[in-house]
Amino acid sequence: MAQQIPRFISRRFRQQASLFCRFSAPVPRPFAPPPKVPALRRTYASTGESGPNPNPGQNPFKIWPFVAIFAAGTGAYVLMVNQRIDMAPTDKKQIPAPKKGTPTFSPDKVTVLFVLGGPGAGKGTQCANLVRDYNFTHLSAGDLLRAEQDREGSEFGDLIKDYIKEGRIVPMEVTVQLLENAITDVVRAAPSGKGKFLIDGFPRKMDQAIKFEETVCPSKFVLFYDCPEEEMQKRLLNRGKTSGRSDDNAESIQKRFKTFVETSMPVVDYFASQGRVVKVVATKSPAEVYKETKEGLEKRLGKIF
Ligand SMILES: Nc1ncnc2c1ncn2[C@@H]1O[C@H](COP(=O)(O)OP(=O)(O)OP(=O)(O)O)[C@@H](O)[C@H]1O
Ligand SMILES: O=c1ccn([C@@H]2O[C@H](COP(=O)(O)O)[C@@H](O)[C@H]2O)c(=O)[nH]1
Repeated sequence: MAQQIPRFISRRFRQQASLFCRFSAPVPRPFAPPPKVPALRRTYASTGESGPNPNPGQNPFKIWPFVAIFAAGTGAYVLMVNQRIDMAPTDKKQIPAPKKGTPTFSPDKVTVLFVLGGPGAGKGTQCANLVRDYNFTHLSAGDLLRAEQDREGSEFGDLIKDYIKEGRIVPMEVTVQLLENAITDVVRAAPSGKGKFLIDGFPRKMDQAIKFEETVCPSKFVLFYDCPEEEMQKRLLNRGKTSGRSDDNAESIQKRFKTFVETSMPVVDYFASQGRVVKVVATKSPAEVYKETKEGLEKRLGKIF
């Protein structure tokens, strides 16, 4: 008899353990069964008594299903609280909270090239050529911000307007979210679920670069158009005659140059230090700049497009 008791307990224990596993697979290790103790010293939860089980037909381990339910409930509650923290606004302006975790898009499915250069260096002009020849989707951060500024009911309209006129960088949460939304729309509409994007005029500040690569998609590299201020100023003043842009005037242009040198060039330097910049001299004619752009891209990527 003394030898039969352990065998009985052991069989019941195995039945309970399999039930426990079925209903509580995600419960972490701390809820694993306790180490084996001699049967006669066990505490029986069903009666609240100590000592030998007065009712051998009853299950000595029936507390485990309750532990499992408690653990599952606690886990669900913690998940719910974390989700609400992610949804909470970061400040009074209700800028969406930056997301955490892995990027939304894998570089296997989404190819991102950042296109940088000073204001008026010719980024938009060259992106149009690349869209025509290589089927990229062109996303200009400046265009997305201007569209958001003009969108009826936008809570960021006035803020964006001020920042653009002053040549300052709009808080990254806004721009990163606009870009992610635009990428999502394109990828969702593509039967392949894939996309190739030229992200023009972004990232212009280190925090944007890091946040975008961490939460949206890592970029392949940066296409950088190098142009002296004198030439860019001439082009922008000329464009200002017809563009209707609030920042294509001498005063805003100076502010944009300052922001570019102080805030955006460090981003180019950061990517260059990682060997992730293709530099193109942007002073020649648009056709010549495009020729150099293609050579730079194909050298870097091979004839993949
Ligand atoms: N290589 C070039 N030579 C002369 N003019 C150019 C050249 N490339 C572009 N332009 C002209 O310069 C102006 C600015 O070009 P573009 O809009 O492409 O620059 P950008 O870098 O996108 O400017 P921004 O950052 O302000 O949006 C436009 O009027 C365009 O036609
Ligand atoms: O990531 C970005 C990109 C742009 N801005 C603001 O928009 C204007 C105009 O940008 P363009 O690329 O010249 O169209 C720029 O001067 C910034 O004020 C931004 O804040 N963040």
